[in-house]
Amino acid sequence: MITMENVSKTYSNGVTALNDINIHIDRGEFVYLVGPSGAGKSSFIRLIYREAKPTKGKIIINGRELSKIKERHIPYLRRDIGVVFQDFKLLQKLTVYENVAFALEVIETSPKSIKRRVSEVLQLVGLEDKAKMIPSELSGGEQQRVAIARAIVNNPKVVIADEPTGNLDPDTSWGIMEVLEDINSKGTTIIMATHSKHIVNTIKRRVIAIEDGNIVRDQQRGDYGYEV
Ligand SMILES: Nc1ncnc2c1ncn2[C@@H]1O[C@H](COP(=O)(O)OP(=O)(O)OP(=O)(O)O)[C@@H](O)[C@H]1O
Repeated sequence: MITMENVSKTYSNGVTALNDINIHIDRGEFVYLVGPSGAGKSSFIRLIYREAKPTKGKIIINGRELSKIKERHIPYLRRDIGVVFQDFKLLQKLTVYENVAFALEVIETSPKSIKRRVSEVLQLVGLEDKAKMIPSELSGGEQQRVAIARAIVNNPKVVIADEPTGNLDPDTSWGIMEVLEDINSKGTTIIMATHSKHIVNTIKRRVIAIEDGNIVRDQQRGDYGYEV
């Protein structure tokens, strides 16, 4: 489902964030990306949803090579990929319901199916009773659950999460992990960059460790592997 072949990324300032990466991630996998700060995890994620382009190599997602997708078709690619960020990135003036519905409105879904689908995902993340609130009225964990609802509302095949629990306390982080595991159990591939040793060592999944732009470990049911 996601393949990188000899992928390198050097930014315009000359920093090489990724160096000759070769990796394959199958449909339905749950993968942690771990590694020190500045190792290249966010760059890896940005390449997958084409926020950044590789300097060298091929990235193939669902059988399509990203460099061959025309600029105007990028929104179609992004419909297959839900993204969750550490700082939520919600629209502050819109309600919970509107933040989630927005992702469907831009792809011209009918009002009736928007209503049904938004209620469904808000229920999945446990926020059906907060639909009318705005982000500033919610806790950090609740805001992150809205961001997850927004990321999955289109039924994407992949959810990529860049430190989704980075701003949350441990209890709230477990709630977010339950939601991600639930989505994964329904078949969605999850790729999650994290610095949480506790999460990686407790919910054992495939671990890809990146250091200095290189994959230094790729292990099923792996450990976090770093002291924190
Ligand atoms: N837009 C950019 N322009 C130039 N250099 C960048 C850019 N984004 C990242 N870098 C550099 O690329 C390297 C990898 O950064 P990246 O954000 O991918 O690391 P990371 O593993 O996600 O780190 P963290 O855990 O701190 O989020 C770093 O040296 C960083 O300074």
